[in-house]
Amino acid sequence: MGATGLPPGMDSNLTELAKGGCEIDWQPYTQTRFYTNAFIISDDKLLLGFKKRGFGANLYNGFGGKVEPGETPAQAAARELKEESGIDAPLEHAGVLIFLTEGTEWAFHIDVFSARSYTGEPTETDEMRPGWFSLSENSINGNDDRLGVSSSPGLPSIPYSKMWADDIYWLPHLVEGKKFMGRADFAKEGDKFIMRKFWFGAVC
Ligand SMILES: Nc1nc2c([nH]c(=O)n2[C@H]2C[C@H](O)[C@@H](COP(=O)(O)OP(=O)(O)OP(=O)(O)O)O2)c(=O)[nH]1
Repeated sequence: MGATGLPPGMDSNLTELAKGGCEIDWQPYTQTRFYTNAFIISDDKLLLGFKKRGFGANLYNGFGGKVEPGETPAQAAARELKEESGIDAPLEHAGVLIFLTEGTEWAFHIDVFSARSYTGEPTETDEMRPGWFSLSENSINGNDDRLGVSSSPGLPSIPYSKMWADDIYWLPHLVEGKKFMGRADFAKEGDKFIMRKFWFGAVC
């Protein structure tokens, strides 16, 4: 990979995983706001929440929100996971997503976390409806050597068409236990967000 197309501020040691929208410039921004997002993996299942209201409504996502003053991102991630899904988990840092929307002067800096175990029972809240998705058909290389080994054959596969458009580029990497960093710039058309430019890299 050359450094061409690398978003400003990204570590040049990253190994490119995916990029798009190369003909478009990165949106400038002057401020950063800190958010979290947490994904729970249990055996060959991934826990996602269907966002019932607010920003990203009607999309499936991990559990997260704003980092409050005085909190570390890890503390915020644990709090948001508990508030939105009812569970606790030994979260580990998995990656960083810089996310911009057209017309907004600031960037979301999202610290993404994952855990391979949890305690409690995922429970629907005002904001999120949790549900399990099968990872068995979702191998990062498109290998189907994991097909047929699902302990949860009745579960749907990851609903990428109902998730933020960038997730398909980094979530398989997270599932494999690898770290990532990247950026996605979105435009707004009506009430829809359209991804215009993105770059994701693996942290070596
Ligand atoms: N998977 C994924 N998540 C994203 C993207 N962009 C983006 O903001 N998010 C996440 C980060 C946060 O977890 C969530 C936005 O936070 P939120 O809307 O739930 O937070 P909020 O302002 O309601 O704050 P809070 O009340 O929950 O603290 O969406 C994206 O492109 N992919």
